[in-house]
Amino acid sequence: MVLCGVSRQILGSSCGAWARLLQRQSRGCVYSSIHGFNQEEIREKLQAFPGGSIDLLKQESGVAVLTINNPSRMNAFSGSMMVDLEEMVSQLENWTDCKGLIVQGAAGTFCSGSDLNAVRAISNPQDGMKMCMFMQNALTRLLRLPLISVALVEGRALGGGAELTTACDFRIMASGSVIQFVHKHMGLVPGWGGAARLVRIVGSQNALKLLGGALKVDPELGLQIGLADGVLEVPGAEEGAGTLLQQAENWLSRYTKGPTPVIQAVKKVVLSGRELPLSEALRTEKDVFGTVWGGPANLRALASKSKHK
Ligand SMILES: CCCC(=O)SCCNC(=O)CCNC(=O)[C@H](O)C(C)(C)COP(=O)(O)OP(=O)(O)OC[C@H]1O[C@@H](n2cnc3c(N)ncnc32)[C@H](O)[C@@H]1OP(=O)(O)O
Repeated sequence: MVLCGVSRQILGSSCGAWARLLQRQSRGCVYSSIHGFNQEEIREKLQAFPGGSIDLLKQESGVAVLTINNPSRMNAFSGSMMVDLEEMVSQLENWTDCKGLIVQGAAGTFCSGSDLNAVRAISNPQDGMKMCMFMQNALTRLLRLPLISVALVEGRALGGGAELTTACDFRIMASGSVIQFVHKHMGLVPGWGGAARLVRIVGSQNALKLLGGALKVDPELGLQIGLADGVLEVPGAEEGAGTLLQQAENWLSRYTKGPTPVIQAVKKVVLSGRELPLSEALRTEKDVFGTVWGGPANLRALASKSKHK
């Protein structure tokens, strides 16, 4: 049986509730062998469409940067990049000190979706389903990482690129950027889990408008409907405002500042609240609470008699 990355992590996890949450959901993946999903077979097929890379930088601060890197194709996802993505998610699952993640595109644009050359080559329904299951698994695991993630959208996030933004906890849009679910224009609907996640982010009415109209979401509309959580000004070459990535790190730091176990616990209780029925979410919250109650950060705060004015 193929075990995905999260299952390896939860075997060593000290948090029973968290482990049960992921086990209940097929070990953090949506599809496993019981759904006819054969990870190795699909990886091999995807590797036949090479190009670009997904690069992961783990920083001492506990915040990692994941870069979608295929600039000559506006950062479109080749098959090998899909495999890379799954590997980088495994690395993050095994990084115990992680608190935050920024997902960005290389060279001033986010991602133009799946590589249309690969799409043409695997346009038969069987291969399409396999690619879809592979990407749903990888992006579901990305969203369930016990860290706080943000998609830094500069330039365009189209098709699968728009779907990728919804696999992060937050989205911040640079001035002039666009998120567009162009699937309808391609005779498609989202298949990487983007529709299901979009409904949870902006509600079904807005999701219907964005998908049905293939609407271009600029930062203003993004903020209005709750797809964007912040807007950053692209700094001019002569300005000292810092790079967009530095600005994104500053933006994220208000959520990732603090002890790692506490930040991870915050994500776990929010995720269980989002994904589980209420009574199970409450039991999970109790168990996660037990991991921080009387812990070093809690004892330090009590000893310092902190006030919250
Ligand atoms: C379930 C997943 C569903 C999906 O993701 S389906 C894919 C959805 N995405 C698309 O249809 C994007 C198609 N591309 C475009 O609309 C435009 O290229 C785009 C991104 C607006 C950029 O326009 P421009 O700035 O005018 O630049 P351009 O068109 O000259 O592009 C530069 C080079 O990048 C290539 N490119 C862009 N998006 C690509 C893609 N998705 N797959 C493969 N190659 C892609 C484009 O062909 C061009 O290459 P070249 O310079 O002609 O060799």
